Amino acid sequence: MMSDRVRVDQTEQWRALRQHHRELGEPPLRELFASDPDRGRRYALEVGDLYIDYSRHLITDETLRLLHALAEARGVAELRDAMFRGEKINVTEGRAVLHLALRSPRDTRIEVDGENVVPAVHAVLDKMAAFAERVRSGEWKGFTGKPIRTVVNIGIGGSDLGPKMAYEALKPFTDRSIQARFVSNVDGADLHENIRDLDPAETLFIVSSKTFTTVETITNATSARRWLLSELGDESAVAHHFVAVSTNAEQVAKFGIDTANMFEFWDWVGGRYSVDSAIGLSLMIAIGPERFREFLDGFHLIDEHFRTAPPERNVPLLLGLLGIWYDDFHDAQTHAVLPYSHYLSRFTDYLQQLDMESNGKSVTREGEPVSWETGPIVWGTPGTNGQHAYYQLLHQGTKLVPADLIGFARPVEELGELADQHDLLIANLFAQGQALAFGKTAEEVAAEGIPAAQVPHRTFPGNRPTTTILADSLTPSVLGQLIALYEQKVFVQGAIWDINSYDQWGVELGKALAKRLEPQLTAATADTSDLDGSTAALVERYRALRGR
Ligand SMILES: O=P(O)(O)OC[C@H]1O[C@H](O)[C@H](O)[C@@H](O)[C@@H]1O
Repeated sequence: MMSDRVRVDQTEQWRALRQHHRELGEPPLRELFASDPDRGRRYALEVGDLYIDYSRHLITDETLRLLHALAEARGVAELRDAMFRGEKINVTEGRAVLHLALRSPRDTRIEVDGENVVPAVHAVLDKMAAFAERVRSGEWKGFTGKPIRTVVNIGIGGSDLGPKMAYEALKPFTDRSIQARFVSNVDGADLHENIRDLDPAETLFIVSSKTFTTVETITNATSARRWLLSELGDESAVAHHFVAVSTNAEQVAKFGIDTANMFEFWDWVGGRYSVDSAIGLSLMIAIGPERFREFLDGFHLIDEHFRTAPPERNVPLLLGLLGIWYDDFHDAQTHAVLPYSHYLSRFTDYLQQLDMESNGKSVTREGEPVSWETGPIVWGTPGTNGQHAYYQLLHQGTKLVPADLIGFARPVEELGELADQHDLLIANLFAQGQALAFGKTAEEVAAEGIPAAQVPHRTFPGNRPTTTILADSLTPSVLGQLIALYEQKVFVQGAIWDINSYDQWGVELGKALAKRLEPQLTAATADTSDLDGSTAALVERYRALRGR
C-alpha cells in the first residue's frame, strides 16, 4: 500500500528535511516578507469557501518542495486512494475507513466487501430526515400527547463531541423552539443539571453509542429512563421518548428501545468521524434536514478537493505537512486552534478527539516503535478570551506553539446591533497573527521611550507561526468544510508517520481498570491486596471518607 517500507526517519526525504532545517534554522519572518513582498498572496490557497493564509510559517519554497517530496515518497496519495476505494486501511481492526461515504451524493458507488454502501447511507439519512421533520413539526408526540421541546443526546466521545460542537456552531440556524442538550459524563451531575428543569413529557432522549456498550452512556441512559418512568409512570412511555443511534441493534433492543426507532451506522465509521452519520441526529432535528445536507456537502467538497487537487494546491495535504515540519523538525509539542468565533467555542474540544485519538500513537502500522514524533497536543479556546489568559506564553514564552487562527468576515444576522462589534473581533484576529509573526524588536520598544530596564520584558521575539483560515460566514457547509479539512489533515499526518489513525486501543486500559476497581470502592471488605500501593491507599482513603 505504501510506496516503501523504509522507516520514515531513514528515508532520504526525511534526512533532506533534517539537513534543510539545520541550514534554515528559524528564518526571520520579517526578512522573508521583506525579500518577497508577494509572500502574503503567494502563500495562500482557496478551497470552497475557505481562504487559507500560510505565509506566516517558518518555511521557504525549498521547505515546501522537500515536504511534498516526503509525502510522495511515503505514498500519501496511494493510501488516500485506498481509503476512498473502501480498502481496509484500519489494519488493526480490519476495517474500511469510510466516513467520506457518509457525505457522498446519492449516485456515488463506494464498495466495502463488494457491496455499495452509499444506498444504505442515504436510506438512513432519509429515515433521519423523516423523523427530524416529525419532531420539528410537532407531529411526533410524547406519551401524554405534547410535542417535543428538548432533545437530550446521551453519548460520549465521538457520540457527543461532534453534535455538541456543531449544535453550538450552528445555533443561528436552529429552530429555537426546540433545544438540544448533551449529556456525556458518568458524573451524575451532568444528567442532573441537564434534566432538572425539564418536563419529561416534552423531552426526547437520543441514546447515541456506536457500540451501545459504553458504560457512561448506558448508565446515563438507564438513569434517564428511570427518571422518565418515575414521572410518567408507564413503561410504554419509553417508546415515545427514547430513540437510539448505534451500529449494534442487538444491544439497543436489549436496552428496551424499539429497533424501529434506531438509526443505524456502520463499523467503517470511526466514533470521532461520526458527526456526519446518524450520530448527528440531534443536530439534524435542530437545524433541519436541508441544512444538515448542506453540512454534509461541505465535507464532500473538501473530500473531493483532497482526492483530486494537485499536491501544491491541496490544502489538507499542506496543513498536514506544515504540522509535521513543526512536530518532527522544530520539536513543537503542541498545536493551538484559536477560533475567533464564539459559535466555535467547542471546536477545539472536538478537534482534540479527532486529532489526539487518531494520531496519539507510538507504534507503526506494523507494530514497531516509532522513533519520531507523532500527533501533537491540540488545545485552544476562542479568541479574544485566550488573549487575556494564556497568549502571554504564545508571545513571550520559551515554547514554539504553531497556531491556527480561524475567523469569519460576516457576523450572524440575528446579532443585530451587536454585529457592530465584529470589526473589533476580526481586528484582534489579524493583530494576533501579526504580533506572533513579526513581534516587536528591542529597538522599536526603546524608540517608544520605554525605560531601558523594561525593554527586554516588553520585547516580542515574533517568528511564531500561524495559519489563518478566513471564510465569509459560519454556515453549515463551511462548518462541514472546516471539519473535513482537519479530518484529512489528520489522515495525511498518520500516513506519513506510518501509524494507524483509525484505532484507539489506548483508551481501553483505564476502562478495564475502572471496572475492576468499582466494587473495591463500595465494599469495605473487598480485598485490595492486588492493588499497587498508591491505588490501595487512595481506595482506603476514599472508603474512609465515604464512611465505608
Ligand atoms: O459511541 P460509543 O461506542 O459509545 O463510543 C464512545 C467513545 O468511547 C470510546 O472509548 C472511544 O475512545 C471513542 O472513540 C468513542 O467515540
